[in-house]
This record gives sequence, structure tokens and C-alpha cells, in this order.
Amino acid sequence: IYFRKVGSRESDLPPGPPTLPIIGNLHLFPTKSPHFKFTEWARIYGGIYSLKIGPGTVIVLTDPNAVKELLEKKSGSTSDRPAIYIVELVTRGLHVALARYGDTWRTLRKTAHSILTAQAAERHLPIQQAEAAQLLYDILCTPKGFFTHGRRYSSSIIMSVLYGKRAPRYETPETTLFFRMWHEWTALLEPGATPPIDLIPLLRFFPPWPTKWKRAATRIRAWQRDLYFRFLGQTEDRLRRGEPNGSYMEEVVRKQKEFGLDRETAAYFAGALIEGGSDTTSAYLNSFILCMVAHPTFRRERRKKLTELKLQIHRFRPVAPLLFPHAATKSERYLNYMIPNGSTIFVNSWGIFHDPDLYEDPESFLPERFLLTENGTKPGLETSSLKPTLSFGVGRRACAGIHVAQNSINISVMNLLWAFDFKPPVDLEGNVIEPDLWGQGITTDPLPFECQITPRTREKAELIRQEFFDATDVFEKFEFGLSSEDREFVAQSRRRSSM
Ligand code: HEM
Repeated sequence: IYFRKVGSRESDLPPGPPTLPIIGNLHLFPTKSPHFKFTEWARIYGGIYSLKIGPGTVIVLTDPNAVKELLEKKSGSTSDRPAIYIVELVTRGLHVALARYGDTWRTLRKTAHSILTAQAAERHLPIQQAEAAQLLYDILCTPKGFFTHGRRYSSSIIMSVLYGKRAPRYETPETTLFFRMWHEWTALLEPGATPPIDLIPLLRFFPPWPTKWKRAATRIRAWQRDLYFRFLGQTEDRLRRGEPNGSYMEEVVRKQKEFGLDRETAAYFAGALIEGGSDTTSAYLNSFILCMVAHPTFRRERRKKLTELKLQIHRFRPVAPLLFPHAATKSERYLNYMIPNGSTIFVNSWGIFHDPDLYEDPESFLPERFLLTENGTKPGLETSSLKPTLSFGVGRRACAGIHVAQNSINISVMNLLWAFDFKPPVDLEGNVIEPDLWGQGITTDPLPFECQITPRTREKAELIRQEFFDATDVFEKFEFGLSSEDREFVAQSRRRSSM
């Protein structure tokens, strides 16, 4: 009788697609970009529905009221992360964004707050402004490389904040290795990319042979440890030599006991912040450029509509279309439904932001919609549950780096609009070449695409050079311990910008 029941939907669960015995909805679970399928199902089964994965339950929320009630008001019971086997293999519970809801997570999150609160974030503005000056200069000199210039920008900021050590070029070996690691890692983290979470007890023993993703997990763990302990080791060496650079990780190393972190946890603490702070911001920037290329007419009134534009990019291409999965540590009820203890909860922010009941013509870009209502929703709707910061998450697990991220976005978007014109690439017949859209992973980073980026005037090009050169003083504080190749690169680009 037990086995007949496994996989079938309990009567008090939210509705969902029909199940099969034992496996439930496992055979239907999408293996790529699950937010698209989750959104299709939301249009059929509603703003709250369930999927059965073997004996386990997945709840998908595509309704701002349900998100508010379950993840904000009941955040005491919905702030866990699911036990994901691949996460366990790679991070052994030490990754702040993926850690279970417990003491380790609390210690890591508290340690992060010292550098990430709104007030603390203001201290990072000088390096963010300097890095934005380099972003503009890089795009001016090599516009075709814009895709990796954005990555360098975001990664260099968080490295400077943590280790006081910037990445002067994408080709800096540590930066290249980091992004290589990250792209394999995020693809593996995408829900559905590896065997499902609720079959974990079986997975420890089965399959006993090394699968493709188990080998990938071993490789990613090795890369992460190489990078994260290398950065920490450099900091420890500096302190031993009595040559501190005043970075936050020096404080963490000095006060390790007070912070409650051992060496292993300290290395992963910083590593997880580099991960959280790098490709998220650059995915946003690349989506921004993609939208500017696809909607050149928007530029005419760009300065007036900056806030609307920024919100619109978050709506149109939310960086994390399913946020990161939450999990329940206590059974809760919503409407007449049961949300069982242990269930995985996805917030389908993509589905919310593309809901035709909420937004007029949701598949169109239209930043103007944010001039009509605060949320950009149809006039006259009651949408107080819809948080303008939904794309940064909800409840106790919401993005810890939101202030640093918003400052990075504000500074770079404003500067890029001021400096450049963006045009789509054209083929030999003059037809616009459509870009391929999505890569694989938990973030909606567009795949590299081509476009034409040109300075708006000659005076602006001159100013970009000047600003980059003038940022030298700020940069120099973060340029200790660079490799000889990086030193040479820095010297050359400064010489070029001063000519
Ligand atoms: C455009 C930029 C960014 C976006 C859209 C973004 C979005 C998100 C989202 C959706 C989550 C999961 C929220 C949830 O589960 O409810 C998250 C978590 C997190 N983010 Fe961000 N993020 C960005 C930038 C950053 C930056 C710059 C940092 C660090 C400097 C950062 C650090 C974190 C951390 C530590 C967590 C884990 C929170 C936890 O589980 O306790 N993020 N972010």
C-alpha cells in the first residue's frame, strides 16, 4: 500500500499535473530553463500548485500574495534551503546562499552583514565608481568584448571589497578560472539538471559509478578550493609579513574566533560572496545591453526614465527567474492547502513578472509601464504584495548583497547610457542578427551576442579616457600582489589613456 501511495498527490496539497505511481511528476520535470515550464503550469493550475517528486513535494508560487504570506510572514518556517545532493558534494554545507537554515548559515550571514548593509555599502562607492570608469574605458577600447568587461567589473568590485585586491583584466588567470568554474557550477545548480532533490537518500549509493555530473562536482570543488584558499592564503601571508591592506578578510582572519569561523569556513564565506556578487550583476548588465540593442528608440528619453528602465530590466529579464529554492521546516497552511514540512518552495518570479493578468503585454519591454503605476502593473490592480525588489528574493534568505548590487547597477547603467549608443549587428544584407538568448544555469545570463557600441560624441570618448586615468589613485590601493603580466597590462592601459 505504501508503494502505491508514493508519488501520488495528497488530497490537501495544492493542485498540479497528474502523477504516476512512485515517481509522481518526476518524468515531467523540465531539465532546462524550468521557469518556462513552471510558468506554463501556473497558467493551468494557478498561482500555487504542487509537483510530486517521488515521496517529496515541490510547491511553486506564481502569486505575489502567496509569496508574501508564506515566505515573508511565515519566514520562520520557510527559510531553509532544500538538501541538494550536488550542493552537498561541492560545498559540504559551507555556502551561505545554499546552506541549510541553521547555525552555520547564521554565522556566515552575520559575517557578511558587516560589509553589505546599506550603510556599509556606501564605503565601497569609490572603488565601484573607479571600476565603472574602467568598464567604460574597456568598452571604448574593445567594444566587442563588452560581455566579459561587465563580468570583470562586477567580480573586481566584490574582490576589492573582500580582499582589497582587484582584477584589472578578465584574462587575470584567477578571474578566468573563477568564471570557468562558475559557469559549470551554475549549470549544475539549475533545478532539473541533476537528479532530483527528493531522491537523495538513494543517490548516495546509486548510481555507484561516476556519472558526468559527479565528475563535474569533483572538478568544481577542486577549482573552488584552489581559488578560495589561494585568496585566503595571500591574506594570511600579508598579515604575517606585517603588510596589511586594510581589507575585510584581514579582519575575518584576525578575529576568526570572535566571528566563529574556522579556516575552512572563512575561505568558503568569501568564495560564496564572490559567486553571489559576480555573475548576477554582470547578467543584469548584459541583459540591459541586450534590451538597449533591441529597443534603440527608448534611448531618446533615457535620462528621465532611468528608474523605470532599471526596474523594467529586473521585470523583463529577472536575474534569478526562480530565485533560489526555499524549503519548509514546519508544515504551514495557505488558503485551504497544506505546505508540508520538508517541501521545496520555488518562487517563480519569471512567471509573476510575465503574468498577463498583472502586466499589460508582459512580453514587451515597455519601461513606460513604470510611469503608470509603481509596480508597472495594470492601473487599478491591488498589488501591494508585489515587492519592487522581488528579483532580489524574499524573507530571511533574500539577497544579502542587494545594496552593493544596486549601487553597482546604478553607477554603471547611468554611465553606459551617458556614454554610448547601442545598435544591433547587421548581416551583409543589412538584416538585424537576432541573438541566442539563454545560457544554462540559475541565472538568466544571455548567451554572448554581438552588437555595435559606439561613443555618443568625441568629447565623451575623451572624458571616458580622462576619468579612467583619474581613477588611478583609487585603483592603486587595490593593486598589491598583481602578477607581472597584470602589472604590465595596468601600466600600458594607463599610458594609453593619458595620451
Ligand atoms: C543584480 C544583482 C543581484 C541579484 C539580482 C541577486 C539576486 C539574489 C537572489 C534572487 C537571491 C536568493 C533570494 C532568495 O532565496 O529568496 C540572492 C541571494 C544572495 N545574494 Fe544576491 N543578487 C545580486 C547580487 C549580489 C551581490 C553583489 C552579492 C554580494 C556582494 C550577493 C550576495 C547574496 C548572498 C550572500 C545571498 C544568499 C542569501 C541567503 O541565502 O541567506 N548578491 N541574491
